[in-house]
Amino acid sequence: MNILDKIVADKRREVELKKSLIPASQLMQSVMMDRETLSLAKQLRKSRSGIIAEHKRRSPSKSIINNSLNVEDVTEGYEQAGVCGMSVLTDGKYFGGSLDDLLLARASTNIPLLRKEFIIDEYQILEAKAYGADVILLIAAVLSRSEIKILSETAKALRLEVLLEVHNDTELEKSLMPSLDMLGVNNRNLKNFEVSLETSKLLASKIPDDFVKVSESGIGSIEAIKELRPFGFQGFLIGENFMKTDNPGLSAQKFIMGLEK
Ligand SMILES: O=C(O)c1ccccc1NCC(=O)[C@H](O)[C@H](O)COP(=O)(O)O
Repeated sequence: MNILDKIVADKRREVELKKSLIPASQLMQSVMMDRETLSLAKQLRKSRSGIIAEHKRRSPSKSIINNSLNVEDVTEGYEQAGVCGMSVLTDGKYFGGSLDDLLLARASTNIPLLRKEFIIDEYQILEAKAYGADVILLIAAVLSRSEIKILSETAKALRLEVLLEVHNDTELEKSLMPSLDMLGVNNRNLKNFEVSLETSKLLASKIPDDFVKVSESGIGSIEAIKELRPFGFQGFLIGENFMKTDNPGLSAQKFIMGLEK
């Protein structure tokens, strides 16, 4: 079993256990259900930098990245840096994240927040809304077309935006539908962790212009963004490059200043 299959198998069990304790009807009662959501897609369209900065403590590919910071400080730092939005990993077992991280990030900022999670069930979308997300991620590698349709339409009904992530032609071709807002190309192969920016460049022209294009993973320099922009990318999701430093907000700020020069 590859790591992605293992993550998803664990996730299915986790979601069923959670459902047995906190029913969906209870999540629906959260005060956050009525919260006006913020649009990441709009921010990316009008931004000069397009940076989506991630809160990421560890990962299956890199083990520990940074375990010594609190999410509130990271969030405030990213906001001050002028990022377009923030991605918060909520998986516990493989990334050391939690829904509490999302909630604390929400309490600390008014920038759009993406719940970065392996979403396989509508229940997780209710959680995303209840804990303050504006955007959810759907990963084409682990979902069928009909699952993408149901999950993205559920998100839209809750006024959440949807970032659909693909890694190859087949995933892209099966996934295109109007209930998506942003199309992300993951430069990392989630089955073997190989990273190449060429993946974004190869898929870019196949993504219709109606979707905001986001390049994800393995972006470690301003030059990389300058290389990707001519292919139509308006969003750049960066995790490790900021989180591996003592002050991710300051790193993001320097990065953005470099881009705006
Ligand atoms: O990052 C991983 O090792 C990973 C492994 C398996 C599934 C997902 C994984 N990452 C999730 C992400 O999408 C990245 O955290 C995100 O794109 C930022 O990537 P990076 O800038 O390379 O930290």
